Amino acid sequence: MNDAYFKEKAACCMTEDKIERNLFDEFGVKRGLRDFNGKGVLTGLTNISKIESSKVMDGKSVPCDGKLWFRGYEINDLVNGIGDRGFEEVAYLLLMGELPDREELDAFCKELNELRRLPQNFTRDVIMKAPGQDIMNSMTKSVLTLASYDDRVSDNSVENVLRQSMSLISVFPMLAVYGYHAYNHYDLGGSMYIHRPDPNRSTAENILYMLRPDQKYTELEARVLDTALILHMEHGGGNNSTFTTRVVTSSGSDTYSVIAAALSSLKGPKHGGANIKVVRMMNDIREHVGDTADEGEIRSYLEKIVDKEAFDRSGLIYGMGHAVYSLSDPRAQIFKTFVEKLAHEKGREADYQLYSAVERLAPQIIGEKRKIYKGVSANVDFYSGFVYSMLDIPLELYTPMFAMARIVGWSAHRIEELINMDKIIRPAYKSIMKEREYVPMEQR
Ligand SMILES: CC(=O)SCCNC(=O)CCNC(=O)[C@H](O)C(C)(C)COP(=O)(O)OP(=O)(O)OC[C@H]1O[C@@H](n2cnc3c(N)ncnc32)[C@H](O)[C@@H]1OP(=O)(O)O
Ligand SMILES: O=C([O-])CC(=O)C(=O)O
Repeated sequence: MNDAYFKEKAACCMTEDKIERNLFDEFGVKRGLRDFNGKGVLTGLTNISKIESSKVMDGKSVPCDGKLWFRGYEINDLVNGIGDRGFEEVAYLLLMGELPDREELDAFCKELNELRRLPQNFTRDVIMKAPGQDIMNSMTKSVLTLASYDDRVSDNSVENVLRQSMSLISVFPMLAVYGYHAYNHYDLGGSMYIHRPDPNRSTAENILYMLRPDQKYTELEARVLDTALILHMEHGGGNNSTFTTRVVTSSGSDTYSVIAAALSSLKGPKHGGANIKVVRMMNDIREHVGDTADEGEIRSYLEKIVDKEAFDRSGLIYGMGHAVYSLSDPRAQIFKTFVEKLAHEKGREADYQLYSAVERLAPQIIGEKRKIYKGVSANVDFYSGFVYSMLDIPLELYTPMFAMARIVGWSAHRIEELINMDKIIRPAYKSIMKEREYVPMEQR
């Protein structure tokens, strides 16, 4: 590979592809499909969830604490109200639109358990082939390969898409956990163990059961994981991976291709991939800040991160900020309520103090150094990685955990798109290109 070639040609791309910022304003282009104050361009209607981040007072929109509803039910009420199969209960709600009664929940769990199996030798022939640290890529590969085992792959009837969706929801924990075990064995030299899921356990329990060598977990651990999954399940039609789901669905593509595209979107560090980044950033802070109890030292280091002088030099404090929320993300608030308790039980109080300090300081620093219209606060991913680390879940599985939950939201949105929209999503790009006469090779 000739590095110099790519360096030189990248410089060409930088020059040829550069579009002056002022042109976006001149042509009224909403960068990131967002207004100048960060509000998303209205692109659809949905009945699946609702997000509130501002209120109208005296005719003016003012930021407020974030609120989230799934199918009409507030997230706090769901988290507090659900039983020991919370993931299944909320998945049913999101997919079917109503809370299940006991009989409906039992039948739903039975279906999920029956669907929780992979084709023969799939683990050996697909998941263990070319394993790698990026489990999201491994899952995407597996999802696309599963398409070739489905006789009705391209049948986009609601009935068939629901079957395909429930099947993928069921096997996602296996694709992720086995993908990790393959990586742990082949790349990290660890022992290989593939535990089959137990049909009598919930999704959250099965994740821990398949992941741990001794298959053991406590009730509290399963409950915490179940709650974490619910918090990640759904977030409107506009988030990057759900919008991707909508866009690819609108072209008439099949369920496997749509979910592969959604996974590819989710893994980005500005979206679901942020949970891995948060934990890496916290480790980096611990490494570089002499006294992590000294807020002054933490502040200076966070300033360096925002100034692109430290950590991954992206200028981002991961786990902070949100495209919609301003003052608070209700899911981060819920996480925080049990993070403190869990940290105390696991002897991780010092880590908890550091997280709390970053949560307090980061919005001030980002506010000082960036143009913030709506305010910045901790998002769902700020505490999630910390929670997973306390459950001894390996770092490589943090974004896959998000995917195991969000696939429910993607599926609900895919079905809503199929039922209501028969128009391909196709926004416009204003061309600023100049036409040119073709120049024959000898004259260039
Ligand atoms: C599940 C989820 O997807 S939740 C989000 C997970 N992502 C992260 O935690 C990554 C860190 N956060 C971010 O990158 C952003 O806050 C996003 C992508 C989530 C939202 O981005 P936006 O909607 O553009 O945020 P917003 O409009 O509030 O940003 C305003 C300014 O603040 C900056 N800003 C926002 N969040 C941060 C942050 N965490 N660190 C540093 N600067 C930030 C933006 O870069 C922007 O500055 P600019 O105009 O100079 O480019
Ligand atoms: O809504 C967004 O932009 C990001 C997202 O998916 C979430 O917060 O869960």
